[in-house]
Amino acid sequence: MTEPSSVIRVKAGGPLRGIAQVPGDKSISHRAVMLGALADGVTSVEGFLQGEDCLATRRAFEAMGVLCEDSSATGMRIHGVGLHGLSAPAQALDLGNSGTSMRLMSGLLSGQAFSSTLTGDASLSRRPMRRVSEPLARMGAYIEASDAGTAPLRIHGGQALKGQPFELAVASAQVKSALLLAGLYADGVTCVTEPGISRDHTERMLASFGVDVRVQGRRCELRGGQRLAATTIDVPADLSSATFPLVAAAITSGSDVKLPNVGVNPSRAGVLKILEMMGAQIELQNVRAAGAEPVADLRILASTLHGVEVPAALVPLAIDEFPALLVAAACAQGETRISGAEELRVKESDRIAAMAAGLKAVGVQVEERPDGIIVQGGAVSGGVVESFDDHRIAMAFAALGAVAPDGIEIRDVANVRTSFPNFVPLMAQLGLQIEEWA
Ligand SMILES: O=C(O)C1=C[C@@H](OP(=O)(O)O)[C@@H](O)[C@H](O)C1
Ligand SMILES: C=C(OP(=O)(O)O)C(=O)O
Repeated sequence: MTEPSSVIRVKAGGPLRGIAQVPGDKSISHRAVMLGALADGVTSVEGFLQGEDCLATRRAFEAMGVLCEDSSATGMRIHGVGLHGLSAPAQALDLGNSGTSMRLMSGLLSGQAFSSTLTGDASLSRRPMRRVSEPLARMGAYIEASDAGTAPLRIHGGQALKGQPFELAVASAQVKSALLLAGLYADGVTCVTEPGISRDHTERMLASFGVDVRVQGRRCELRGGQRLAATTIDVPADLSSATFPLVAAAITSGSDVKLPNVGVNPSRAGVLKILEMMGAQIELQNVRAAGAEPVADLRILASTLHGVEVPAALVPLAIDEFPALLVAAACAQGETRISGAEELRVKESDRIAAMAAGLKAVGVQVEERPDGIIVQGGAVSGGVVESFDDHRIAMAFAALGAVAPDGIEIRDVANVRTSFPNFVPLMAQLGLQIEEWA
C-alpha cells in the first residue's frame, strides 16, 4: 500500500455485543463486475463491496469502455458490452493490491483482440503470476511477465485460444477462474480439475449469467463462445471480513454478536468448521439462498476455545481466514497446529511469517514451519506489530487487541480499505476499544 502512516490501537475492554452489517463479499464483487461487463444487457448488483480491491476492478473495466453506474451506496448497474465488446485501455490497468483482479483478468484479457498491461502495488508486484501465465500459455495466450514471473504483465491480444484439460497442482479459485474466463474465448472445452475444493463463486455466477458450466466434484468445464445474459446479483456479506468480529467475540468473555446475511458457501466456509472444532459457539440462523449463493445470519457467543490440529482438507476452504484463526489459537487452551498451508506464504504478505512475528511480539509462543505454524495458546500480553502490507494481518491483530492486557498497536493499516473499509467503526460499534490514527 502507498500510505504507510496510519496505525490502529486497540485496548482490552468489555464484551462485544450487538448486530453489525459486514460489507459485501470481495470475491463475488470482483466477479460481478467482470461478468457483468462481458454480458449482453444491464446487470444490477446490490451489496457491492466499495473496497479498494473491487474498485480497482471496476476502474479497469471502466477504462475498457464499460459504464458502471452507482444506483445506491452499494448498488451498481453495469452496462455490459458483450463477450467481444471491451475496448483497448489507453493506459496500463493498475490493480492496486488485488491478486484476484490480476489473476482473473489475466485469463479474461488473454481472449481479447487488443493488448493490455496489468500493474499493481509493491505487494501485488511480488506475488507469483506464473501459476496463471503458464497454463494460459498452454491455451495459446501470450503473456510477458518479469523474469521472476511477476507483474507488470503484458498480455498480447489477438491470440487464438484453444480449450485444454488442466490438472492444477494447488487448489486455487483464482487459477481455476482465470482458466474458465479464458475458456469463454477458447475453441472447444476448457476443463479444470483441482487437487482440493476451492471457492466456486465463478462457476455459480457464470451459471446465473446463463453459461453452461458443468461441475462434478473437483472438476469443472465449459465450452468456449457462450454468451452471457445480464442478470441481477445480490452480494452477501463477506465471510472473510465477518471472521474478524466473529473471532473477537469468541475470545472476549460475555460477547454476543449477530452478523446478518453472511455468505456461507461451503467451498468457502471452512472457518466456521474450524472455529466450531475449537469450541466456538456459532449459530447459523435463517439459512437461505441469495441468488446463486447460500447466506445465513451468524450469531456468536464467547466461549472457551481449545487448540486443534486443522485438517488439511479444510485449509483451502479457509485460506484467507488463517490470520484470524491464529488469533483464536493464541487465546485457546493448548496447542493449535496448521500444516499444508504453504499458500499462505504468497498472499498479500507471507502470512505465516507475518503472523509468527506479530504473535511473538505480543507474547505468544509460536513455531514457524515451511508449510504452517504451531501456536501455544493462552499467553497474550500486548505490544506493537506490523501489518506487513497486509489487510488481514492488520485486522487479525486488532481482534486480538480485545483481550490483550497491554493493548496492541498495529502499524501501517491503510491496507484495511482494500477489503473492509468500515472495519474500525464497525468494531467500535460492537464495543471494541479501537481507534485509528493517521
Ligand atoms: O478467487 C478468489 O476470489 C480468491 C481466491 C483465493 O486465492 P487463491 O486462488 O490463490 O487460493 C483467496 O485467497 C483470495 O482472497 C480470493
Ligand atoms: C488473498 C487475498 O486477496 P487477493 O489474492 O485478491 O489479493 C485476501 O483478500 O486475503
